[in-house]
Amino acid sequence: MLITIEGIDGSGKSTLLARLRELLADLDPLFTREPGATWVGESVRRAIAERMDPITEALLFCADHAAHIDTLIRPALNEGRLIISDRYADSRFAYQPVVLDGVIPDPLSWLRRIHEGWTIRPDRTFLLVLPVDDAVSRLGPEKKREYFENAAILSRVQENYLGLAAADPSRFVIVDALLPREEVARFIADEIRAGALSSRRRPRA
Ligand SMILES: Nc1ncnc2c1ncn2[C@@H]1O[C@H](COP(=O)(O)OP(=O)(O)OP(=O)(O)O)[C@@H](O)[C@H]1O
Ligand SMILES: Cc1cn([C@H]2C[C@H](O)[C@@H](COP(=O)(O)O)O2)c(=O)[nH]c1=O
Repeated sequence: MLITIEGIDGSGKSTLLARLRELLADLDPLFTREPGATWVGESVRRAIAERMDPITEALLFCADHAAHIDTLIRPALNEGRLIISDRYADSRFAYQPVVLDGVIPDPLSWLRRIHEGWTIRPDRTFLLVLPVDDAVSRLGPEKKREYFENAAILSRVQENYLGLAAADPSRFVIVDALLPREEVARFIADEIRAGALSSRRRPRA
């Protein structure tokens, strides 16, 4: 079963993932992330830091996703494991249309076409949602942030996320990221556990 965790920067994903490691340890999940699970992810970080052109950056994110699927996601699914990924394809569909706005026509359709035929759809996606100002104040001083991490960009990214969730309500679960850390983690852990138990009883479609 493939679970993904999504949300704007500062929504609490890393904090949540650290607690899920403890709460779900008995299920032996594979915890993974994008970017960063493969060496391609290092190139992505470099592209972000150097502010490379947005098309190069988008294609590197896609390459990282392909390598992630090939080296970790597909093998783990074939072994029947529970996988929990900190960011996945929806990050591309939420962030890159903002970055590519004005660079190419209809960036979301372009990104969807690039993913077609090889990406693996998550079974469930938890989207952490909070007011952008709260996320930005959680992120700390501006000079230490990546360029995505400002209120104007993150507002548009969050709007895109909410659009993705509205279009696919059977997959997305919207979670109030302003709730206390422990409440967020326990709610999501319980949902994942329930899903993992029921998926053991039926074969993957
Ligand atoms: N539910 C919460 N309530 C209050 N503060 C929180 C909550 N969850 C996380 N935080 C705090 O917010 C800050 C950002 O959290 P975290 O690093 O987990 O976010 P993130 O989504 O992983 O961000 P990024 O995508 O930039 O890595 C941290 O200081 C963390 O302690
Ligand atoms: C996967 C992915 C990520 N991004 C952005 C989102 C964040 O600002 C950074 C990743 O950093 P994190 O704090 O470690 O989550 O990259 C993106 O724009 N597109 C993507 O596909």
